[in-house]
Amino acid sequence: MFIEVDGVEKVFEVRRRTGFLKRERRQVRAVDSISFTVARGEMVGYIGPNGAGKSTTIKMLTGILTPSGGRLRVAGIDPSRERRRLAHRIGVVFGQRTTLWWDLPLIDSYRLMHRMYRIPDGRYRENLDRCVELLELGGLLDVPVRQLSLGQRMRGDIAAALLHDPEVLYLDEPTIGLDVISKAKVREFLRELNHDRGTTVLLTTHDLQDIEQLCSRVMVIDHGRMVYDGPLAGLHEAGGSERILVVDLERELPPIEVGGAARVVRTEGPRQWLAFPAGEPAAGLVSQIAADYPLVDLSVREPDIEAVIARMYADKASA
Ligand SMILES: Nc1ncnc2c1ncn2[C@@H]1O[C@H](COP(=O)(O)OP(=O)(O)OP(=O)(O)O)[C@@H](O)[C@H]1O
Repeated sequence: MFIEVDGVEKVFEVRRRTGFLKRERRQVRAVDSISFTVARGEMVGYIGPNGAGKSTTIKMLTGILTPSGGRLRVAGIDPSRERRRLAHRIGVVFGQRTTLWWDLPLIDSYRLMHRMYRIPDGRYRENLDRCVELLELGGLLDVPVRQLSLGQRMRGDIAAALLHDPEVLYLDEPTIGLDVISKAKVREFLRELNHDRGTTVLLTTHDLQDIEQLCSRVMVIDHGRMVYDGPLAGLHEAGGSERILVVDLERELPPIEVGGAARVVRTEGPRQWLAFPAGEPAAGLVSQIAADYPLVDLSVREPDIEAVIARMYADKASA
């Protein structure tokens, strides 16, 4: 297996002031004995509520943090012991932070990385050309990073993470704050990267659409523990979660009746909200409504991750 995580833990010691001169030591178990493996070429989503332990896991996988217990290997390498050797084989993108030099034109950051990673000239050229083309960076190479829009900067960061041909790419919220078109571009690029180059991808996100469009498998972490590992549809089923189809009709009408599990949960003038099982595709429902009602517009709202996980627990508790 390409990534092997076996009973890995991370405990942080936190000191808290409890009074004048008095301090209390407390342990935070950020990651609590998690185990999983990822095969070469897999694209796996890694999700969970805020503070669940996702970033801590990624930091251990890159060698930035040393586990408090358990065993961890990436491409046969122990990340915290051989961080530098591993750095040549992995790429990391943190959506909320850039690895690019803020005041320099984009191309200068790439040149610096070329030297830092000692990337052979031919390979650097080839990878750069490919990223510039697919991520549409052509007109941006001479622009200082601070002048780029968030979506442009993100594409610039993804290219930077790929110049040295990493076998695995860790992405932490790569679509956060992006508009619909930028999100689509980033997703399309990642899909191609995984398909064409067989790059293994571990994707952390709060956007379930990222997972739906990219990952056949999703792992859910909560309070440092792995609570689900399987297909996204299975997660929806386990939580009985629903998506919402928002339908705009030509005029105000009585609640839409479509049979099956879909039902109207709210109406407001010509707009109606229909809940349907999140594990099912929306296509059948959409075509049925389009055939029977004067449809003007529609959109689908995904359940948020917190809600899906909360339902999972509710189901377990009542089972
Ligand atoms: N350096 C640290 N020192 C002490 N506690 C920490 C440290 N880093 C993380 N934690 C704690 O560990 C827990 C897990 O944090 P982590 O950042 O891994 O969560 P996350 O799932 O990435 O959350 P988010 O989605 O908000 O980024 C949290 O309770 C956090 O406060």
